[in-house]
Amino acid sequence: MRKLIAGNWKMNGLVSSQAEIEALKGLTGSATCDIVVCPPFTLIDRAVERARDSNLAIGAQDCHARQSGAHTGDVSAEMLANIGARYVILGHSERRVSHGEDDGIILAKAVAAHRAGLVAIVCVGETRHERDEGRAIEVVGGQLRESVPEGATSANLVIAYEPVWAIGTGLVPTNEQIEEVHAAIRQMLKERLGNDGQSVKILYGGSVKVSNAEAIFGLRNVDGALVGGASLKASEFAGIISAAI
Ligand SMILES: O=C(CO)COP(=O)(O)O
Repeated sequence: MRKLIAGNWKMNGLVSSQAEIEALKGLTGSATCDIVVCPPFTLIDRAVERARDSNLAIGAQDCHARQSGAHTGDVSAEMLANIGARYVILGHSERRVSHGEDDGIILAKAVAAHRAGLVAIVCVGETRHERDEGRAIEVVGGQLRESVPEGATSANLVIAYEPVWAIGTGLVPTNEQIEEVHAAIRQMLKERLGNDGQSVKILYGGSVKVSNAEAIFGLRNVDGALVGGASLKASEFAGIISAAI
């Protein structure tokens, strides 16, 4: 399957950071994988302009479930699609924790993303405590069941497995642990979405770096990565992308 490498800039980036998109274009012109950059809302418009006529797609890090209305401070999926975003990250653990987002909210947002024609990158993953209790697959399975819309397809859904304890910590699960969870996610997607579940991309996220990318991309059922810190510098992100080719 063609790999997908997505960068989540989180709450980083000023107008001057457009230079990273420009540099990334130059560094990844011949890449044979799909590449997505998800800057903060404030930079999406500019990033879309910068990425025009390149193989970079631009995404957002969240959206509201409603199309419009009295929701101060929120941004709808339709607004994102309207300015040229093609992807939206949903259910990131940083939003689950700090904004109290539960699976029901994430499901509603994924439905909204699909209504607007966006690809939803739905994040799932267990905490350290849940892994230590041997419940990683059970937790991820529950999140998937509750937050993936019926009728989602490989054209509008990507799953990112991001163990909470691996995000920004430098800790990475063993290859066996990653393979085990990705295989379980693949099985659940097939059960839920039928044959098309076979083609939904499953990304790994959590402390992906140039030094570990190639080994992770070589694992079965790993179709790419969702990269945080290492996506902020074009040269570093391009190094990860080249490991996926
Ligand atoms: O949260 C992440 C991507 O969404 C992963 O972050 P890091 O790559 O910085 O660990």
